[in-house]
Amino acid sequence: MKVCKFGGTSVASAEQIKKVANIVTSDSLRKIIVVSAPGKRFSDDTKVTDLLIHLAETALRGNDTEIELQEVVNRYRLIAEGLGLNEEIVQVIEKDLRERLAGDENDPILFMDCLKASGEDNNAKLIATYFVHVGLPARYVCPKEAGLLVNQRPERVRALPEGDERLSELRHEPGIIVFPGFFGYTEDGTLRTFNRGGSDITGSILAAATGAELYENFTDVDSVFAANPTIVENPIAITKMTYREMRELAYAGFSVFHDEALMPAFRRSVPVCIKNTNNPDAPGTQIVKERDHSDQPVIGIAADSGFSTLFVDKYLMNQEIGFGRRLLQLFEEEEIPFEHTPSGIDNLSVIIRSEYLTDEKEARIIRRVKDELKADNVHLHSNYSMIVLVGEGMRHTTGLAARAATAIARSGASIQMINQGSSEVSLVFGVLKEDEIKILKELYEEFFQKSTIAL
Ligand SMILES: Nc1ncnc2c1ncn2[C@@H]1O[C@H](COP(=O)(O)OP(=O)(O)O)[C@@H](O)[C@H]1O
Ligand SMILES: N[C@@H](CC(=O)OP(=O)(O)O)C(=O)O
Repeated sequence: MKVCKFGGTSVASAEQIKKVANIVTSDSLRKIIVVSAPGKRFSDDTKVTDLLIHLAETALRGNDTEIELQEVVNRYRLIAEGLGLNEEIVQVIEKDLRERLAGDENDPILFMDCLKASGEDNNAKLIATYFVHVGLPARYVCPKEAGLLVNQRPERVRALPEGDERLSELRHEPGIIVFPGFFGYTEDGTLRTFNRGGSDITGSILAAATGAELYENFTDVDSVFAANPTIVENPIAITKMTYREMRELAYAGFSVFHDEALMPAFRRSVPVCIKNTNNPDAPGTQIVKERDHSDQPVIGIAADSGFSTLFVDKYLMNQEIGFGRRLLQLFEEEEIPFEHTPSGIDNLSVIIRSEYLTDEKEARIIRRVKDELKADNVHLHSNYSMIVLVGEGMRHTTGLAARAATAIARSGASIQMINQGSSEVSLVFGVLKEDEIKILKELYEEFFQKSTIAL
């Protein structure tokens, strides 16, 4: 039995959903079908999830929502018409959206979650209706009915293993199950969504809980490439990689697969395959436990922007017991997670994602580090990017960091931070945002275009 997830681009239009039905029909093992909300049909199109966020924000501001509501309904209407379905399903969707809009606004986060989740929920209902229309024995299954359990607020949303036993029963259900991605329910029945891109996580949870033989993740590219194809021209395809490699690359900027989606599949040893809905016969990328990395120590290079660094300098910091804990506690109190903490004898930097900072928090952190930790020097810099080289064989290959540093020097940029050692499979360079693309291109050339002679 296989679990298949179809991403936003795969279910963005009637034409795409017809391809999905063909893919499902062509392999009787494809039993659990996880779907996203309709995504982009062309590059400057708007995803339904973004339309829903706008709709929820309009409602929360107390403004009239009719125009925003109709924009969402019309996206589904267009799809339903293209699939030859009657107006009934569109009416079901419109009624559902109106009910959600009439819901409790007291907790704006939960109100927003409820509207965001409707993107996948209504698309799953629509796709199940279409499958039945073309003769497939399919039914929509609600994550609440199936038992996809998530934790309570205020913590970050994650699936609870307590839900696995009930979810495993999906395996024995007759026919095809169409399951909405992106959200689950707490024990007391409250809906919560995963982070953006989180339908990948739903697919992985179901694949793990049901003991699927394969988790197929269908998207709009033939495979995962060694670098982002929108930045590097014609990057090479990765045919096989390990869970750890994909996790590191996804975290560092390979948006093709969600970094939190690796763990459930990894824990139950379910192999993952990334495939193209527009070219399903292409072999795709396999994600497995181990690969032979003897001739290819670096498998991919990812880059992501939006980082800030707090630099703290204090004479004899290395001898001050508890300094690091107290510094990180400040971040905990401000509810800011940290990404890296490179250090020297008398200094420590804390690298965080800038999205967690506000002007107010920034000023408060700097003041508290000066006043409470008696630091000699404190400053915060924004506009950093992290470029990450990933590969299982990197640890055991000499001269790799030197090659990377030389390539970065060749690009004319300077390195702000290096982090190697903590992770066995990655080497992280902190650079200025303005240098990100040229460095990525230079590193790609060094590790993938100079052929493998130098490896
Ligand atoms: N290294 C990479 N390999 C493949 N695709 C990548 C990579 N880095 C970024 N991407 C982007 O990820 C996109 C697919 O992810 P996404 O848009 O989330 O798809 P979906 O709609 O299927 O969820 C690709 O179109 C590609 O532009
Ligand atoms: N629709 C949600 C969840 C998701 O996984 O979407 P996609 O498959 O289009 O990345 C989002 O846009 O975040």
